[in-house]
Amino acid sequence: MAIYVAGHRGMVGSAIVRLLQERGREIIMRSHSELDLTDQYAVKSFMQEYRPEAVILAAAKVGGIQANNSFPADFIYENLQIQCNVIHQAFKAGVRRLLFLGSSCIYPQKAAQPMSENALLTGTLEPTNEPYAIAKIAGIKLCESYNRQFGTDYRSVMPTNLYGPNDNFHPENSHVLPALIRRFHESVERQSDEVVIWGTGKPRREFLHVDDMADASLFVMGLEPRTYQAHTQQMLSHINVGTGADVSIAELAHLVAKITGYKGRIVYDPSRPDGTGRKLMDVSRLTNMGWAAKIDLESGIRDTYQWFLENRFEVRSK
Ligand SMILES: NC(=O)C1=CN([C@@H]2O[C@H](COP(=O)(O)OP(=O)(O)OC[C@H]3O[C@@H](n4cnc5c(N)ncnc54)[C@H](OP(=O)(O)O)[C@@H]3O)[C@@H](O)[C@H]2O)C=CC1
Ligand SMILES: C[C@H]1O[C@H](OP(=O)(O)OP(=O)(O)OC[C@H]2O[C@@H](n3cnc4c(=O)[nH]c(N)nc43)[C@H](O)[C@@H]2O)[C@@H](O)[C@@H](O)C1=O
Repeated sequence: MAIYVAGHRGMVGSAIVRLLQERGREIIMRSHSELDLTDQYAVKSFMQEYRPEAVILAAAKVGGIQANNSFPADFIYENLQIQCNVIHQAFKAGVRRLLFLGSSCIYPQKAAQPMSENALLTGTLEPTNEPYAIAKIAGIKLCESYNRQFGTDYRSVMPTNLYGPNDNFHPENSHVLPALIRRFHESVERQSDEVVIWGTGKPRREFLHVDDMADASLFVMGLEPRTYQAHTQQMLSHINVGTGADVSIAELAHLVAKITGYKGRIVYDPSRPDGTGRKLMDVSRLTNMGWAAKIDLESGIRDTYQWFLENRFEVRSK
């Protein structure tokens, strides 16, 4: 069974590829420069030529709060385009199984915590990432609609905030964890005695290591030994993936300071946006199916920091 992993050079795609390779699966991969997924005709001819058995859609325009806020048109346009092309052309090529990666930002800004799958479309979205969230909601609905109309098995996972090897370490456009790892590390190197954290430090986030995310993806898709096979109509929608625990950004900053050996002051810049106050996933649906995260936050950050040190001069930063 040949599986096409879209976005195999990204943080999540590369983790999924590592796991599939360990399991001896045949994988089809195309880099962004080889296949631009916003190009409908290129995606069509690729799908028609290779007709994969299954597709994992881990390619997307991705970034942190600042990137989302600065480039809203790119985030909505590119993500809608990639999703429409990959999902529709996969269907046209006879692909029966597909996994779409959404995000916890699909839930309303003021959703009850922890956020269950049923909170979708019950309120207004967080403004800093609304365009990206709308694209992700459209992706879920595309999968659901093809399932309803054509009987496909297109599933969607909603990951919480992710981190790990192959993350983007850009100082402005990345997510908080790679940004802090880099900022604290460089402060230690420069012997600086002050690190600035965006916002108030009060927002709370849930962080999942990308190796756990890859494992959950194959579990939900039914591509791993503890295979999930119960194909009810309800499960052919979206499912949350997370750890079920969160920390404040201030607590996270102190943890990264400890791991990188930084001993100076930590200050906050409230002129930068906080974004959503809290985003904690209700992961009971996935837990009841038999999956749970294995990597705790401190070990996960230590592992990522080690990877950063070993790959410092080649890390992605855009
Ligand atoms: N990181 C996180 O915290 C979270 C991520 N997710 C979701 O998980 C998925 C994977 O994210 P992540 O691995 O972090 O993101 P990355 O940015 O690390 O990887 C995305 C990949 O998609 C590729 N890509 C982007 N645009 C195109 C295009 N037009 N054609 C072909 N390839 C393209 C990128 O290639 P290139 O770099 O060459 O452009 C890159 O390899 C996404 O759907 C994201 O929304 C969900 C929740 C949290
Ligand atoms: C995954 C998720 O990612 C984004 O949403 P977000 O959860 O707000 O992600 P973030 O990692 O950028 O920020 C988390 C918190 O951390 C604070 N923060 C402090 N200092 C830095 C800092 O240096 N960089 C960043 N990026 N944030 C910082 C920041 O102010 C915020 O309060 C969306 O793109 C959304 O679409 C999405 O899906």
